[in-house]
Amino acid sequence: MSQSLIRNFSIIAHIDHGKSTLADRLIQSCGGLSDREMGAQVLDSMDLEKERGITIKAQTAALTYKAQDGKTYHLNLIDTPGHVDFSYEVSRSLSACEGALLVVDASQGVEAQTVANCYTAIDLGVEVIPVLNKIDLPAADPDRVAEEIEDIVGLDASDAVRASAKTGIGIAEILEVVVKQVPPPRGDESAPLKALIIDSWFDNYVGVVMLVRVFDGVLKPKDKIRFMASGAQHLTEHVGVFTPKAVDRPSLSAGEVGFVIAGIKELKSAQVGDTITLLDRPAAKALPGFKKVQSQVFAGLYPIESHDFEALRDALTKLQLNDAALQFEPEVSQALGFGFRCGFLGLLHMDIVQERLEREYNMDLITTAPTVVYEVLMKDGSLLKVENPSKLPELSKIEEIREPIITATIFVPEEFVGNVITLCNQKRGMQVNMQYHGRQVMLVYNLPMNEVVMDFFDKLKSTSRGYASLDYEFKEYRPGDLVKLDILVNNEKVDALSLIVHRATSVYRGRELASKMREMIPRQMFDVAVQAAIGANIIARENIKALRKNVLAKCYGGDISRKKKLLEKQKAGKRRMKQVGNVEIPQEAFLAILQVSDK
Ligand SMILES: Nc1nc2c(ncn2[C@@H]2O[C@H](COP(=O)(O)OP(=O)(O)OP(=O)(O)O)[C@@H](O)[C@H]2O)c(=O)[nH]1
Repeated sequence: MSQSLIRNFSIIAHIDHGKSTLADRLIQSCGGLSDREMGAQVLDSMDLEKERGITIKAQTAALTYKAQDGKTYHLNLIDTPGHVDFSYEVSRSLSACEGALLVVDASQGVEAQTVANCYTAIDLGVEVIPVLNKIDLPAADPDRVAEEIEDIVGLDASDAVRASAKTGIGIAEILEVVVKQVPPPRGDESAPLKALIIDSWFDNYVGVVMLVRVFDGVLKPKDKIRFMASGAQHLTEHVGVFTPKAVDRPSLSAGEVGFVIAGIKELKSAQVGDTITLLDRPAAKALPGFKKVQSQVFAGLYPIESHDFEALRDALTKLQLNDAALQFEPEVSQALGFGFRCGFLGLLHMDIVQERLEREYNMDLITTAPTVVYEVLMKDGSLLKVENPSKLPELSKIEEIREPIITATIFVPEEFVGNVITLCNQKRGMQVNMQYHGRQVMLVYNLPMNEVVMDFFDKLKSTSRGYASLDYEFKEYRPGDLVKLDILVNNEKVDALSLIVHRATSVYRGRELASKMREMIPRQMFDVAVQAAIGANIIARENIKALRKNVLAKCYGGDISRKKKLLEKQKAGKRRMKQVGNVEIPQEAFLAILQVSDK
């Protein structure tokens, strides 16, 4: 296929600005799917995404478009996620593209991920084309938003296409703009093969599926291939494209984006970012690949039934292939037994992994409270990374504890600026910058990350009636006055409930936490004491009174089905409990800290 007729592009946007709707429209108008197949939103294919309405895995569609110049073009659309947790996937998708449509909601304007994603694209040398979406809305103000784009992002938006992905206005124009403004790929078809793995996942029928961008050379079925980083060798079985249905092709050549299936069973050998080359005519140098993503948030995942440990390991291994950002390592908790310490990009990522384990792999899990990674300088000069509060060494041996600080960029309409500043101050934030851009205000704060992972995003949304948007990046480790808060249940420390908190809020949080736990732990056959402690000091104590009545007593003499139902309900409830010592603790109690509000 002639490269002059290929256009590889992504759509980038702030969450909810209409990226998926636009992608569907483009696919539909290029005839990729019949109306019946369109479904609600085709690119967000995972069930979970449908429910949450966010795009998680980048996917792609190869489209055929007859342009006004009479030529037929091959457009490869690569979908990208829009949430702050998944920004690394945006850069992955973008490295397979020459152009990107920057979709901005004309009723909302520029927001945090608009800016972050746009800069990522510019850094990667991708041509960015602004599109003003949702112009059908009465509140749309495309002129103002075009100015905002110029003012904040520095991109000329005066000629930006004004579109509505919902009604279809501007879709034809967008396709023309893609053909005219996105540069065609410039690979060398006769050079040795270089194909970048931009995504890979495990399919139960065919094994590992890799999404690749071919930069040089040609890849065909029956080719012997080699992965340049891992060294693994395989025989190509199928190559093809997603339309978005998978369709086999005789070859994939320089400039094209498509899938490769090579009968790969072992999950590790098809790493995202690796370069595929041919065994008998290898490329001299691999493509640059991707920066390794660092997990920012850690939590323990424990099977409720201890014999599910191996099944959980298996499920995590499979998920990891699909999700390079997920990390895990076995760990043992006195309270919870054998489980895994898992690293995530953020809270949303953690939620999604947990839900996928439960739904797709039928795991019943207990999750501990999320924590960030602390750096601990010991008195003997050594430096430790602590990603599990219960592993914090004895205070007497510690010189200082350093916590991760992030730089957060927040966009918010003027009327909510005061609320947002108050929130940032509550979270120990330091203002770095504040700028007015029309109605939008950009606030830049340095904030301790542990304050942000807990509930900052939800608070930010509620304090701004949903209008504020956030993007953040890691800045540095900084010494902080931090202490370990332990929870004791019937005088026994429950390691899985330990937390690292700032000294100033430790007493308050300890009390709140103990009182939340009292509400959450069901009454048992005996009294249960819940205590919060810092070192040897007990700072709070709550009592859970023993249960007196039999639950069944109430429906004695009543009909049997009701009794059965009650027992069923109890049984179902039990599945989410973990026996710690002689006390049954429900899942919610392990996450109670997320519900402790600020003073
Ligand atoms: N009125 C109007 N609504 C639109 C338009 N485009 C998208 N929407 C709606 O805006 C909401 C968000 O659209 P999505 O396409 O899911 O947004 P997205 O950017 O893909 O969001 P994520 O996948 O979550 O990142 C949906 O309810 C769409 O129906 C438009 O042009 N006009």
